[in-house]
Amino acid sequence: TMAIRELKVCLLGDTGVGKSSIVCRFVQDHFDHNISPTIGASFLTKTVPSGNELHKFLIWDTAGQERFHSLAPMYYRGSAAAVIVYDITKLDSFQTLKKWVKELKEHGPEDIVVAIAGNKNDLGDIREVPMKEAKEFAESISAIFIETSARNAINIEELFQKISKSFIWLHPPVSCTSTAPLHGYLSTCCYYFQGPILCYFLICVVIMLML
Ligand SMILES: Nc1nc2c(ncn2[C@@H]2O[C@H](COP(=O)(O)OP(=O)(O)OP(=O)(O)O)[C@@H](O)[C@H]2O)c(=O)[nH]1
Repeated sequence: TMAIRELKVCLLGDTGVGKSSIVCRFVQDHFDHNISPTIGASFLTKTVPSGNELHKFLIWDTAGQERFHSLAPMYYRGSAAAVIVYDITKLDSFQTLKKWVKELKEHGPEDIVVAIAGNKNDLGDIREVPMKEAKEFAESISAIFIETSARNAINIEELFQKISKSFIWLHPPVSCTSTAPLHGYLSTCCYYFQGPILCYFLICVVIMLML
């Protein structure tokens, strides 16, 4: 039996950028051209294997319309990760994304994993946001960056895999911290190598390096 860990994730971003479509593609592998704008927020879950554990994503898809803005803190508070989505064909939506980054920095959880998703990358011919600019912005705030297409199922699973990996990095599994008398990055390394012998070998190497 694999250990299950729950990851609360919220999606933020301008109306119409494709937040609900990304969640729908991820959870149901389905795309709807006539999807309606979200009212308030919606909640979906999906469990996926990650390393030797299972991650159950508890996904809060928020409404992008301005009249719902004041509800957002209810969803990003207590989230392990926030996916901030913009539409690569709408420069305005990239400005909105920057406002979300600022709001999260000021009012969001301190160790929240931030992922920036440039959606609708199937519409490259009418692109308004250069990939390089968005990528550099993401790097400047140490965020995950990926361009997606909910419509063509491009990079949707990868987006959530990247979040899983960052989450493991920040919160190493308990199983590993209990076999090794070390915490943090080293136990995460042990987790990736998945063997107590390698664990102790790594610890020996670290101790030798410190001497
Ligand atoms: N071409 C293309 N269209 C997309 C893509 N993702 C979503 N759309 C379309 O964009 C429109 C808005 O999608 P939604 O998923 O409702 O956007 P949202 O961000 O959830 O909007 P709110 O609920 O108002 O916040 C719909 O017509 C979708 O079909 C994509 O990857 N490519």
